[in-house]
Amino acid sequence: MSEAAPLLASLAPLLTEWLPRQRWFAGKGRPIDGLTPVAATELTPGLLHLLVQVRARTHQPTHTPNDCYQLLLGIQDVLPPHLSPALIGRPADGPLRGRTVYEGLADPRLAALLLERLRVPGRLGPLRFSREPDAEIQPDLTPRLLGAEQSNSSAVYGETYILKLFRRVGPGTNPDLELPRALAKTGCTRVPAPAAWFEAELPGTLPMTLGVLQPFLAGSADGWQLALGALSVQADFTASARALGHAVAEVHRALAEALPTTVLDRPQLERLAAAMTRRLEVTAEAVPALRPYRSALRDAYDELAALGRDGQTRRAQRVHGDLHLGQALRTASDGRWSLIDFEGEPARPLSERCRPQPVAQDIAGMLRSFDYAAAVGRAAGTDWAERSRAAFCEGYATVHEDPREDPGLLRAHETDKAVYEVLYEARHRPDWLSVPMSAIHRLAGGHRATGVHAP
Ligand SMILES: Nc1ncnc2c1ncn2[C@@H]1O[C@H](COP(=O)(O)OP(=O)(O)O)[C@@H](O)[C@H]1O
Ligand SMILES: O=P(O)(O)O[C@H]1O[C@H](CO)[C@@H](O[C@H]2O[C@H](CO)[C@@H](O)[C@H](O)[C@H]2O)[C@H](O)[C@H]1O
Repeated sequence: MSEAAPLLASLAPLLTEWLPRQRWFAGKGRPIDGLTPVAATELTPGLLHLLVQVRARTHQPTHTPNDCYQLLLGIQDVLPPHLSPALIGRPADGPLRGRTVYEGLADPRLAALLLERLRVPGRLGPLRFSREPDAEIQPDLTPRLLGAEQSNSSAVYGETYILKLFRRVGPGTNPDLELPRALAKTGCTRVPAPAAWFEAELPGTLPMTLGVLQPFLAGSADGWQLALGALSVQADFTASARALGHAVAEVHRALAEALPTTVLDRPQLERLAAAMTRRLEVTAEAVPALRPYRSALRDAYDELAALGRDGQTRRAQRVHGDLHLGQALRTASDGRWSLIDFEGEPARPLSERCRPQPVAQDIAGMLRSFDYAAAVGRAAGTDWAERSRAAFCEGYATVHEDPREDPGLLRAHETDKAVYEVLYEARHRPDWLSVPMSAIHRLAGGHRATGVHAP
């Protein structure tokens, strides 16, 4: 790291100021205490790939204080005006003194060079570039950076491919590479299959997934946009929700085929309930509005633990892990639903995200999403969400077991998801905190999770 140290020292003041303003930076609201270089690689002259460990000052509950981030920095003497929104700054000293440093992915020329690098398998310093042998990646596709509010950053190439660059990275294969690859091998076509990816191979740790290139579903719209569109004209969404439930169940079936499954018995159900309870406690510490509901919400987790004590077991398998309407894309041409973004909840440690879970975790995520859409689309108080949720479960039940037949499990997962959302909104979109809080209110009142009644 000796050569990276002076480079990072010269960039540190700029990055310390710039990082907390990025949507994908997990440690918002906390001053950065220091940056440590992990690796620096010149991808091409004027494009620097950096892995940096960020030390943040306070102890936020759901992520480690020493997160490692991936940065792609463009370096030029003078930044052309069209790139000025991407400016990070001009180092005052060190090897980059007087040069202009900017967000590299925003520069189509540099983004194009990155695609070129991905087309050819091989190594560059600690970086390894890989490709599915039968994937044909055309050259010279015009890139554009997605402007979406994202946990990571993505560039679309000629409406043909999308490259997702993971921002907060760590040792081990990211499930957003692992699961889509495993699904592709089963022949499941509900998830775009990775065509190429790159990793960092650093001494003494597992390879870190840094980016994945996959087919871009051109002309698709995500479920969140579609649901809000339907709500804006007071249209029913049950046909779409039913088809989505069917698609999710197909993906679950393929995941269970492709990757190990397990059975949760008493200790494991108790451990799952304990983990949910911990998350509730930690979130209540961080978000005072949650505190009055603590004991009522714990009932749902106690009920989950009681299943194990009654001698019951539940199946667990790899799941999506952060399923919501925004992770489902429907193509206009054939109305087919696909699922994306298998990374799991960004705040959870990788080991936890890769652990088999009851499929109820994903189902609860999607059910919560209908509730969100109804709240944001001003349909709270109507039966829009309830009907959509019921239709989703019906569609799911055409392939897999009906999730409504296990109301205790579903309620625990929906409660856990709503608690996660409380922390997510408090941290990222405080104006939206009331959305999960109204679900918390409902769930704490003892209503069943789906709003559709168990048989
Ligand atoms: N294969 C794809 N085809 C079309 N659009 C996609 C595809 N993958 C992702 N997107 C778009 O990019 C956005 C961000 O992708 P996602 O994987 O959810 O990233 P993040 O983890 O940063 O949220 C999605 O909301 C979707 O609009
Ligand atoms: O960025 P990711 O897609 O990984 O997911 C995070 O951000 C989501 C918001 O963009 C957040 O989802 C929550 O808000 C959605 C509406 O914007 C709603 O449909 C979801 O049901 C709700 O959970 C997600 O939780 C978070 O991990």
